[in-house]
Amino acid sequence: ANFYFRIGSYCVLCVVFSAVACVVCVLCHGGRTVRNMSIIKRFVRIFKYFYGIQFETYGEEKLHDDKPCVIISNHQSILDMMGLMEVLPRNCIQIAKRELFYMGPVGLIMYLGGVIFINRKRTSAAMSAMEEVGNTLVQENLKVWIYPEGTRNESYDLLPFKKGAFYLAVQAQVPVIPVVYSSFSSFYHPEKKIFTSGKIKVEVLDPIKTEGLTVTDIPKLLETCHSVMRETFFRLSNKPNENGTNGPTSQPMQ
Ligand SMILES: CCCCCC/C=C/CCCCCCCCCC(=O)SCCNC(=O)CCNC(=O)[C@H](O)C(C)(C)COP(=O)(O)OP(=O)(O)OC[C@H]1O[C@@H](n2cnc3c(N)ncnc32)[C@H](O)[C@@H]1OP(=O)(O)O
Ligand SMILES: CCCCCCCC/C=C\CCCCCCCC(=O)OC[C@@H](O)COP(=O)(O)O
Repeated sequence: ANFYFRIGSYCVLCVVFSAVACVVCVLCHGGRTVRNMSIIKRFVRIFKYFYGIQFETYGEEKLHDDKPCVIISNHQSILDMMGLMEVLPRNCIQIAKRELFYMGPVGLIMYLGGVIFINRKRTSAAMSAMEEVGNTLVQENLKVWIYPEGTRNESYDLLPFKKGAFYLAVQAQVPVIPVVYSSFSSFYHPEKKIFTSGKIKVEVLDPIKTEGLTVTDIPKLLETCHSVMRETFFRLSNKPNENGTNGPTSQPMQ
């Protein structure tokens, strides 16, 4: 019962906070702009206190370079929104599945924040939407946050990556910055109806340059990102990987 109450309250908070945030965003900025993300961020960062979720971030300063880039991160559940807002840099929009747009105030606030909605079932439409982002990324000095797994994944591993984030980065010739969240499975497990309090480690990895890369380099770029993120995921989640090592590399943020 506690699981359903906590998940239910999370959704209710999303709806209520979205509705309030929509009013604040329209009053402050008048309409759809990435600047609304800083307002949304303030609202969403309150959620962690309701659920006793703590974040331990490493390397967050790597996201503060005021330059365009593609940020990719692993995606475990709707709780990821808290982790996203914990480290979201300025001028950063997200790519989201179109279904979220139809979720009442949640969809509206995402629209107001500049979120790009894609239809995962229509690859060509999704690709052209992302291509459009690639065309404006540099002149609008935008960052874009993409979940390359393309869906929530509660397995104790990373799914294979979709290619769209890498096409976008190579097209815009901007760096890819991987962000890895440790596994939620110690405190959040839908099958076992577990949703208690817990700590999430977040590590921002070094930017991976794409200058000079072309479409033919995308499989290798994808593989490089996938393996470094997978190794980090195992390390942050204390899951012994192939050579059994674990433990964070950089110092926690002060
Ligand atoms: C105030 C309180 C509010 C509280 C609530 C509201 C809060 C709001 C705040 C904001 C919160 C936002 C949170 C957002 C979270 C949303 C999470 C999601 O919705 S995740 C799901 C959506 N995201 C994605 O799917 C992104 C990853 N997917 C991709 O990038 C895919 O590549 C694609 C969707 C572009 C295409 O899909 P698909 O065909 O399945 O994938 P591929 O295998 O990658 O590609 C197939 C072939 O097409 C080629 N390809 C891919 N992209 C391109 C391209 N751009 N140009 C040319 N060709 C491309 C690719 O090479 C493949 O070809 P192949 O021959 O097989 O190699
Ligand atoms: C007054 C009208 C109310 C309308 C109903 C709104 C009810 C839904 C409320 C909140 C839902 C939580 C959405 C929070 C946004 C989190 C974004 C997210 O992380 O979702 C991604 C996830 O989905 C991916 O879906 P798939 O696993 O790919 O599939």
